[in-house]
Amino acid sequence: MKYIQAEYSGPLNGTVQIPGAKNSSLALLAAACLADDIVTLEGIPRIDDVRIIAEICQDIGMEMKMEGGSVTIDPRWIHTAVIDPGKASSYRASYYFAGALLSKFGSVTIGMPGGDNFVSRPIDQHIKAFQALGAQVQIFEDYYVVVASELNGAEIYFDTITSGATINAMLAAVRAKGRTLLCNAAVDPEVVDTANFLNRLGARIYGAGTDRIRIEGVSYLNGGTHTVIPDRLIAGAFLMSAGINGGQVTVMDVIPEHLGSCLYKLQEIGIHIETGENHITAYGSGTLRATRIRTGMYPGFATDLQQPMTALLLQAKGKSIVTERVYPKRFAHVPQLRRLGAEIELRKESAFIRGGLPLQGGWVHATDVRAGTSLLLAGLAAEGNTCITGIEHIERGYEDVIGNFRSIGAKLSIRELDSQEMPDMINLQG
Ligand SMILES: CC(=O)N[C@H]1[C@@H](OP(=O)(O)OP(=O)(O)OC[C@H]2O[C@@H](n3ccc(=O)[nH]c3=O)[C@H](O)[C@@H]2O)O[C@H](CO)[C@@H](O)[C@@H]1O
Ligand SMILES: C=C(OP(=O)(O)O)C(=O)O
Repeated sequence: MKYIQAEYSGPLNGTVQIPGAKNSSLALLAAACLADDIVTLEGIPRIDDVRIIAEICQDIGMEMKMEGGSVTIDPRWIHTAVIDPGKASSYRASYYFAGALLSKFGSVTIGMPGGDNFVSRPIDQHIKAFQALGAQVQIFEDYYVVVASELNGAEIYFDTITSGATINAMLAAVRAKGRTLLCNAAVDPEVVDTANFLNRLGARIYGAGTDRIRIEGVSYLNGGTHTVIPDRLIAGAFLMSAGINGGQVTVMDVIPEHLGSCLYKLQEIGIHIETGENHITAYGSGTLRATRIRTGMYPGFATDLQQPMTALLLQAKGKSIVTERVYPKRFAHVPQLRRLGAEIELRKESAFIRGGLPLQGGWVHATDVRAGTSLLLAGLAAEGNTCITGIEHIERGYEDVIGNFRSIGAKLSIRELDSQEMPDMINLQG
């Protein structure tokens, strides 16, 4: 089994090119099913979730070729809308194939979504949207079936703001008859990116980026080319890394507006930020102030940045409070950080952090992709070696996390566990 070894690294300095966004890419790759001709997507990251999508595409007859960051997809020969449940369940956003294949073929059989486990990740709003458009949904133990003899536009009110269900409803409605209105829609950049892509193919989606999206159904979508937006979550984590031991980190090829709330909070804790048209530089002075963070849906502070931010706040003297409003149980990184000496108390949906204490390396386990980033950042600040297992979770979201962090001076390496140093894995993951 492989693990990452992190060592105290001192100030990080340098520039990182930010890849295309995982969460947008997963939506765009499924959305490509909807086209009636060849589609090219630029900037898709080479991550494990994308590799699973490539397998699903092959299984259903959708030809997908990856060359560098360019992915060419031919959706004209899809011969089945039945997706292997194991593959669908090995990442979260497989639910986008449900919306897209339903829209194009009127039926889909697919495994339950997997991905990071935050105790509760319902898909009731996805189902509500499919049903409103005229589909029947049957749920079985590890898969679900969605069928519609015809999809008709409808007015859909989301009971909670969800980026996944907003995108999925858009995918399902794009070829439905008539007009669909999505109310209380998510305004995330990934929603806008998916709408822009579909509109480029000839869809008629209006208002993406506001909480009211109107979709006029079309019966044909062309092929076309689209470039995925940069990954704001990876960019945010690298900017935070400048604060870990002081340092100066520039993220290139980003859309600074996508990082608004993150930049405000970094400045609040004492990290100086300079923003250009497509890059941001963070300057850490080595001294951070404690703060209070509440996560929220975009444009609020992203839940995906909560975990790396928790690690950063361990370096801020005093008491910080992090409240998780999107996934109240997204704190699996906390017991792991405690193994390194962090003093964090969990009460309901909040973490109370006593920052400014020294961290000591040790064995920790990454339970999900951003928990991995959190542990990695903490490991760079801890004395001695921090050994992080669960790399497979990190690789779901990062193309070359080690290479990127090393390029700015982080002392990281990938190692193979030998039986003598094997930690008690059961206790580690608990
Ligand atoms: C693959 C992908 O894009 N993953 C992202 C996506 O996840 P995901 O698509 O799962 O998250 P959503 O935006 O849908 O979830 C937002 C909130 O809505 C709730 N909800 C969601 C759907 C539903 O049917 N019912 C419901 O109650 C969720 O429990 C959560 O509290 O957005 C999250 C919130 O920004 C991010 O952390 C994930 O990285
Ligand atoms: C939660 C995440 O991923 P997923 O929704 O794919 O599990 C994430 O990217 O932080």
